[in-house]
This record gives sequence, structure tokens and C-alpha cells, in this order.
Amino acid sequence: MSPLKVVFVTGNANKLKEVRAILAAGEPIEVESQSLDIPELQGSTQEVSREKCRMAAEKIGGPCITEDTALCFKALNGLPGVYIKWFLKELGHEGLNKLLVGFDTTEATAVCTFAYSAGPGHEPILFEGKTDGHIVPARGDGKFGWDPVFQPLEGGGLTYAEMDSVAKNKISHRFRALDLLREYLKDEAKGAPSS
Ligand SMILES: O=P(O)(O)OP(=O)(O)OP(=O)(O)OC[C@H]1O[C@@H](n2cnc3c(O)ncnc32)[C@H](O)[C@@H]1O
Ligand SMILES: [Mg+2]
Repeated sequence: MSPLKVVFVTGNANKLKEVRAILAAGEPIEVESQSLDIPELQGSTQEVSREKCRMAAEKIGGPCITEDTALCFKALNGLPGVYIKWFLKELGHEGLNKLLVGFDTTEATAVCTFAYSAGPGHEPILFEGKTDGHIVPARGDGKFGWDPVFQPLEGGGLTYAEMDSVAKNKISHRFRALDLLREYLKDEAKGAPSS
């Protein structure tokens, strides 16, 4: 049987690298990529994800997956959430920590939402993964976004940036969401008529 394939539409090379690594393990799923920056509307993680995937499927004219990552601070009732990209860009790691000065909790949840559309006109289906942790002063290499300031509860006291990629990919928000997507794609493939 030929391996399952998906087209991942993202402008983020680090996401693509993690997705490829996670989906290569177990029953492998091949990931083709289209590097397009799809506009993101404002709204809940679900609304942003659905609309982005709809637009991506229209743009490439076929089935695809997209992904949205949110970082939700408990003290701020879930903000910055899906707007973390812009907060990180303007405030940096130190500024993200400063946002929490004066609050009594540094708890935060990393939320990953994958959306799959079977093609233009098909309603996207969402797969969500969450990892709980704390916002801490930056530690570790700063190659990927807010990794240095997020210390997951299950990381043995390390930030995402201090963990090696194998360790991060075992407990990450992205891994958890991809686990659900993988099951869905496998079931779909079983149900599909053989070509
Ligand atoms: O094209 P897309 O897939 O949208 O890629 P993006 O970089 O715009 O990504 P998002 O819109 O989902 O914004 C999420 C922000 O969080 C960052 N990010 C995403 N996943 C991360 C992770 O696992 N660790 C650290 N930072 C992450 C990412 O670099 C962005 O700044
Ligand atoms: Mg984006």
C-alpha cells in the first residue's frame, strides 16, 4: 500500500520540520509542503483555523492541512492566544514575561489546532492538542518562537527550547493534535475506494 500523503500549507519552516518528524514515526505519513502565508482572521482558535484552511484549500485547489498555534496565559483569560505571533514579535521573550508581572499565576497552555479540508468547498475538520506549562524567563536555544519561555509541566523542569526535538515531540501540543489527525487520516484511507 502506498503511504498516506498530505499537503501542509504553512509559511513556518520550524512547524514543517516538527510535523514531518512526528508524522514519519509509526505508520509514516508523507508531508508535502506549500509555503503560502494565508491571511488569518480574528476570532477564536477554531474560527481562525477553519477560515485559514478554507482559504488554503481554495488557493491550492485541493485537499490540505493547516495549523494554528496559540499560547494562552491563564492570568490573561487566554490571551495572547492566537495573537501570540504578534505579541512575540513586538515584545520578545522578556516582554511576554513582563505581561505577567503583578498576576499570581504564570500558568499557560500551548494549543495546536490542525485543520483538514478535503478540498475547495469542503468544511474543514479540526484536531486540537494542548500542553500545560508555565511562562518563565528565557532558557535554551531560541530557534523556534516562544520555545525558550514555555516550560511544560511534563518536561522535567526544562523549557521546550532546552529539550531535544525528540523529547519535545513526545509531549508537545503539536504532537497531541497530530495524533488525532493521524487517526482520522488512517480511517479515511481505509474507507476510501482503492485506486
Ligand atoms: O503560516 P503559519 O502556519 O500560520 O505559520 P505562523 O508562523 O504564522 O504560525 P501561527 O500563525 O500559528 O502563529 C504562531 C506563533 O507561535 C510560534 N510557534 C508555533 N509553534 C510553536 C512552538 O511549537 N514553539 C514555539 N513557538 C511556536 C510561531 O513561530 C508564531 O510566532
Ligand atoms: Mg500564521
